[in-house]
Amino acid sequence: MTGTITADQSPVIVKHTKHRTNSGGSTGYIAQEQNETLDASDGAHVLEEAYSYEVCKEIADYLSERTAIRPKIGIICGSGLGSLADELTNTDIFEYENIPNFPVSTVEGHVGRMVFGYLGDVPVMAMQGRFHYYEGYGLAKCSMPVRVMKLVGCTHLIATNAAGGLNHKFKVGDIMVVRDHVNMMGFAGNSPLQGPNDPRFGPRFPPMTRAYDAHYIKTAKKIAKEMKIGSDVHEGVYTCLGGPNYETVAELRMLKTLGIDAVGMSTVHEVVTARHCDLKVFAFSLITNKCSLDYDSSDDDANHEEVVTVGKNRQHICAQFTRRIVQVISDEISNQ
Ligand SMILES: O=P(O)(O)O[C@H]1O[C@H](CO)[C@@H](O)[C@H]1O
Ligand SMILES: Nc1nc2[nH]cnc2c(=O)[nH]1
Repeated sequence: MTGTITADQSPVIVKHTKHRTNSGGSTGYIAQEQNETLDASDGAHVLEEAYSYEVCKEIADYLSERTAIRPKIGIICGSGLGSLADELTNTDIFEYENIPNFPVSTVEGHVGRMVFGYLGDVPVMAMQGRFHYYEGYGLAKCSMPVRVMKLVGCTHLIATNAAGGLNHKFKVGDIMVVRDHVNMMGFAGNSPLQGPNDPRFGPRFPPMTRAYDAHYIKTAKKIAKEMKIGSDVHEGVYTCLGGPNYETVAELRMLKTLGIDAVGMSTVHEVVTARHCDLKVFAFSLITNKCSLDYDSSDDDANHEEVVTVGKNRQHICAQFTRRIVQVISDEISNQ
C-alpha cells in the first residue's frame, strides 16, 4: 500500500490487490491499482477497485480472441430479464468466473455470463447478469464491463433493468423507456469515473445532458405502437439508489417529488461510464412493482421474488421489444 497526497492534501491510499486471471489456461494473479472511496476508519480516501485501460483491453482481447462475433451493440440484461440473452443464436458463451479479472454475479436472476451471438441477424454481446454496488463492488467495477464492450468494438449500449414504479400511470409489467436519470449516488460523491481520468476512455468532465439518445427513445415508442403495446410503454426518469434495501414510504415520496418515475439499484453508473467513452445509450426499465406512497397501502411490500417473477412473465415482450430496437440501430449503423 502506498500513500500519496491529493490536490486537497487529504491522504490517499492506493491499494494494490491481487486479481484472479486465468488467461492462457493457468490460474495466476496480477497486481492492479485501485480507485478511491472514503475510508471512515482513518478519514483517508481509499481508492476502490478501478480497472485500468490495459486491464479492460486485456479482458476485451480475451473475449475477441475466442469468438468471431464482432458486435456493435452491447446489452445488459436486468433482474429476471436474462432470458433476453437466451434468444441469441450461434452463441459463444463466457462464464464470468472464466473471464480474467471479471467479478462474479451474486444476485438471483443474474446468471453471470457474457453471451456473444445474434439477435435476429444482428451480432450483439449481452451481459446475462450485471454487478451492483450492494454486492460490495465499487461503481467503477460495476461499470467496467461497459468499457470492455467499448474495447470489443461496440458503439451502442442497451441497458435494461427491473425497477419500482413511482409514476401512478405505470402498471406492473409496463416498460419505461428511460428519458433521463437522476444520479443520486453521484450527488453523494460516488461516481464510476472517480479517480484519475484516462483520456483513452473519455474526457475528465463528460457532459450528461443528452445521456439517453432521443432518437432511440422516439424509435422505441414507435416500435411499441407497432407491437400494439403503446399504452404499456412510457417514458420517464430513472434513479438508482445503493440498495440492497428497498425504499421507505418517506423516501419514495421524496423521489416522486423530485420527478423520479422509477427507482432501481443499477444502470445510472453504467450509463455514465458509457457516455464517458462515447457509447450511444438506449435504456428501459421493466416496472416489476408499484412503489407504495401510502402507509396504509394494501400493495405487497417490494420483494425480489416478485421482481424476478414479473421479469420472467414479461421476458417475451421485453425480448421482442429489444430485438426490434437492435434491428433499427443495426440498420442505422450499416447505413452510416
Ligand atoms: O437493476 P436490476 O439489476 O435489473 O435489478 C433491480 O432489481 C433488484 C432488486 O429486486 C436490484 O438488483 C435492482 O437493481
Ligand atoms: N430500489 C429499488 N429497486 C428495485 N428494483 C425493482 N424494484 C425496485 C424498487 O422498488 N426499488
